Amino acid sequence: MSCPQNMLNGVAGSILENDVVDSDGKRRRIPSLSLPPMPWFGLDIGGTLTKLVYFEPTDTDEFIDPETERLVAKTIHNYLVSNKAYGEAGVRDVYLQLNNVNINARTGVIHFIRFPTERMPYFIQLVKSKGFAQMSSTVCATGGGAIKYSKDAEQELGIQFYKADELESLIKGIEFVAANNPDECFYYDNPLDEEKCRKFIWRWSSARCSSTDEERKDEHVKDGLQYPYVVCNIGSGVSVLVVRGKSQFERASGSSIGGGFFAGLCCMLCKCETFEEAIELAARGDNKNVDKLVRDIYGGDYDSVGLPGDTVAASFGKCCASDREKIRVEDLARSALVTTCNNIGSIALNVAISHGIDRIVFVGNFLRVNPIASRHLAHAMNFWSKGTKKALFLSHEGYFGAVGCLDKLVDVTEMRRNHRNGNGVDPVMHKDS
Ligand SMILES: Nc1ncnc2c1ncn2[C@@H]1O[C@H](COP(=O)(O)OP(=O)(O)O)[C@@H](O)[C@H]1O
Ligand SMILES: CC(C)(COP(=O)(O)O)[C@@H](O)C(=O)NCCC(=O)O
Repeated sequence: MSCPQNMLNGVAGSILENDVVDSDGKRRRIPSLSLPPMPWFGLDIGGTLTKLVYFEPTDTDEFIDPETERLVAKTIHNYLVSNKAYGEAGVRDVYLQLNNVNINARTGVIHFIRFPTERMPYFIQLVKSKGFAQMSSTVCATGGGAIKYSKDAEQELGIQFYKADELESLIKGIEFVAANNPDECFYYDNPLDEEKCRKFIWRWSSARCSSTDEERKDEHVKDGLQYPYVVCNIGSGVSVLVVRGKSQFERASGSSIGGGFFAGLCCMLCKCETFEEAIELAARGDNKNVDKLVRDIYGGDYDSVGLPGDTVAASFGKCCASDREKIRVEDLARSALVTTCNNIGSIALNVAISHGIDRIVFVGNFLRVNPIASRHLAHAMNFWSKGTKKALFLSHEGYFGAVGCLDKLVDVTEMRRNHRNGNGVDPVMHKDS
């Protein structure tokens, strides 16, 4: 993926002011004091997966005295960027790589890496053995694990986590990636129709979806993004947020029936070992063998209240029937998926309706390799809102919290510099206490 010029951090003017002519006659830039030294990492240590994003500069040669930075970049490149898999469970999602990104007046590539959070102790030892810790004194980290593992990181690696709030980082990351990658956001037309289902890119800045005039007057475009919107983050659990403007958001709802529930249920009921296996099983299953539908109860539609016959009336409602022996594990996995989506969809839609918002952006790694869930959510939003609400999806699914941390690094550096000069609090120490 390739990005256009950065829209969030357009500080080209200040770079020119800092230009110098080097001894070899080459024009070079002096790095801004408020920029943190490389390497730049963002870390989101979630309930199930840890997401690590690494910004690899490609403009090192433009700067004065690039040697130290180049050495750091090379050491990291040799391990992180030269590989696609790390240890038993670490993966770099190469297809998500963002090229030519401008972040805080630097140009480079963002790499996306994930591993199970239960492997954090192994990760800490790996960072230690590769000597990465010596290169970085402050890492901006988010997610519950930023709190849980901060002592270990400090004791084992001598690294201090600046702990960013996970929901704030999530929104920061969404807005950064959506503004930098024009193809990031998409939606489905005819989501449950195998033949007619189509995926379309959603141009967030220019698009309009159907809404009443009353609701529309509340909409505005800022930094290339349209506000307001709802974010439904489906990670281990679910958080639903209302975003009204830059850094203006509230957590409106949540649920424990999320990605962890689906994966856990499949492990116990279907004896599968991984999330990917659970998704493959679900793809081959039929939830109608497991769930009791409206038509199983009414013999058809329940017209007077607008419930079509194929609506799930009772999730897992057929498991207690005498013929339950014919239910296959694939059907159980599909029912677990549909149950999870129905519950999440209902909560997200309620938030959108009660706040009068049209766009619901679904993110989180539950949607990884899981188009069944995305299409189910897209259908549910459209059907239950009578076409007034739209489900949107983002291709970097679960990585936004980590990207938000990258963006936050500069704020942290600036605050620490001010603190050293006798102004304000040290954000690292302050957050720890
Ligand atoms: N490789 C994977 N391993 C485990 N869970 C996965 C994997 N890929 C997708 N998932 C799903 O993603 C969920 C975690 O999503 P994520 O957004 O990373 O949340 P968290 O921050 O809570 O870890 C899991 O509960 C599971 O449903
Ligand atoms: C506690 C959490 C914010 C943690 O985030 P996660 O690691 O699940 O992405 C999330 O799991 C959540 O919002 N759970 C639902 C809690 C509730 O509202 O019932």
